[in-house]
Amino acid sequence: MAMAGAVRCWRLGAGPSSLQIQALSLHMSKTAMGASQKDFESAMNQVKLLKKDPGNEVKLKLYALYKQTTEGPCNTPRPGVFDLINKAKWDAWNALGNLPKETARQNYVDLVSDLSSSDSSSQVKPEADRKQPGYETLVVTSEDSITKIMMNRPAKKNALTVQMYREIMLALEAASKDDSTLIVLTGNGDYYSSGNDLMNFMNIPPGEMEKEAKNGAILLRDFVGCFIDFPKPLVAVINGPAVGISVTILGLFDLVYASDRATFHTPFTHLGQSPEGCSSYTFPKIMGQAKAAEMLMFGKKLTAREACAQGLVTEVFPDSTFQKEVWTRLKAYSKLPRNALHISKQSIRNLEKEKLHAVNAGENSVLQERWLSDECMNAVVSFLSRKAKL
Ligand SMILES: CCCCC/C=C/CC(=O)SCCNC(=O)CCNC(=O)[C@H](O)C(C)(C)COP(=O)(O)OP(=O)(O)OC[C@H]1O[C@@H](n2cnc3c(N)ncnc32)[C@H](O)[C@@H]1OP(=O)(O)O
Repeated sequence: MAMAGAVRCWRLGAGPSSLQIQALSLHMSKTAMGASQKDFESAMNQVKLLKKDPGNEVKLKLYALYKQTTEGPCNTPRPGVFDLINKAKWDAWNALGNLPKETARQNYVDLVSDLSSSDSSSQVKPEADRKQPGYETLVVTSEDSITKIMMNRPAKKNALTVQMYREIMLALEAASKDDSTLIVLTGNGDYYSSGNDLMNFMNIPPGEMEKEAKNGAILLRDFVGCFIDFPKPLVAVINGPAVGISVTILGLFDLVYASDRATFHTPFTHLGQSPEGCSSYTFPKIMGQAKAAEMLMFGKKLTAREACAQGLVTEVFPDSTFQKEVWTRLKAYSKLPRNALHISKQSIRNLEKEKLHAVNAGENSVLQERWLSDECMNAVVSFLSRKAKL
């Protein structure tokens, strides 16, 4: 809503200390002797420096006080019923009745002083300060109503250790309760994720195999369950190749943005394993039976453009502009009405929740058996001995 004079623009400007100083000096002048014309002009300039948009209700109040101060009571005809913006502005001004110009000026200065104080205290902190503590395998940050969960084992291609599964679940749990609008999962480095860390299958004492397979299936059930039940929009920002479980759970995301460098690979049969992440249900639904079979059964690796053509990926961006384009898009989406967005997500998901949990349970009990198979053990040993052969 554009409001001439009083609230013309909200742009980046003075740093926090200068904002605080100006807010303080405005506050001191108003309490001492009432706001002067100079205070009023200074407040008008101050409004232009606010970093945070104060919202339409406050802008209307500022507009009304500005008009009352500069022109006195409203005596122009009320705009027509379809001229919604001018009618709202007129109503706000008219509501001030015969408020004296000096009082309106004082109220304007007071309001700007309050806005400046809260604006300076809510200014964006540097990245290091925004980083949430307590995670070893992730970097979790919140900014612009977006919580970003970044897998952070770049040297291991963001392979998912048991600790990482647990930390992702904790981060999702926290994000479901924070004041964010969107949640993003992404990877640090050249890979999005190389899937399950194959070391998870190693160093298990011989007598403990069955117990460990059972524990693994429980962990996987809970991990995938978090994605099924997650109440807010989930966005995958696929910065590079994705393998295994990092691909299959994409069927549970709401948006999947990929760099054109990304690939999508689910080599389950090669590893003696079977699909998880509800992909045995979501992939045929997304891309049709034949294409899903080629990926999940025969391990066909898709390029980002192929994955987009098959509906697994929402949109592909050139790698050179990937981060910039995606984050601009997400920042715009994060300003959408939060409750409406969350309710829409939940309405869509609720139709499928029961089915997805049943699929998750079924996939995990099959996998629990697979992990004990020779086919699986041989594939893991073959991967781990690969370097020794070189
Ligand atoms: C609780 C249990 C839940 C189980 C859920 C089940 C999920 C199923 C899956 O996710 S199946 C998919 C499993 N993933 C893979 O099979 C991928 C294995 N990795 C590779 O094939 C390759 O590493 C690569 C293609 C991802 C990358 O190859 P590249 O040659 O570019 O790089 P390196 O191989 O040298 O990798 C760098 C270091 O990272 C280690 N690493 C990479 N991925 C994994 C992995 N998934 N598990 C364990 N380690 C991995 C790799 O060993 C190198 O380590 P090093 O530097 O110490 O040598």
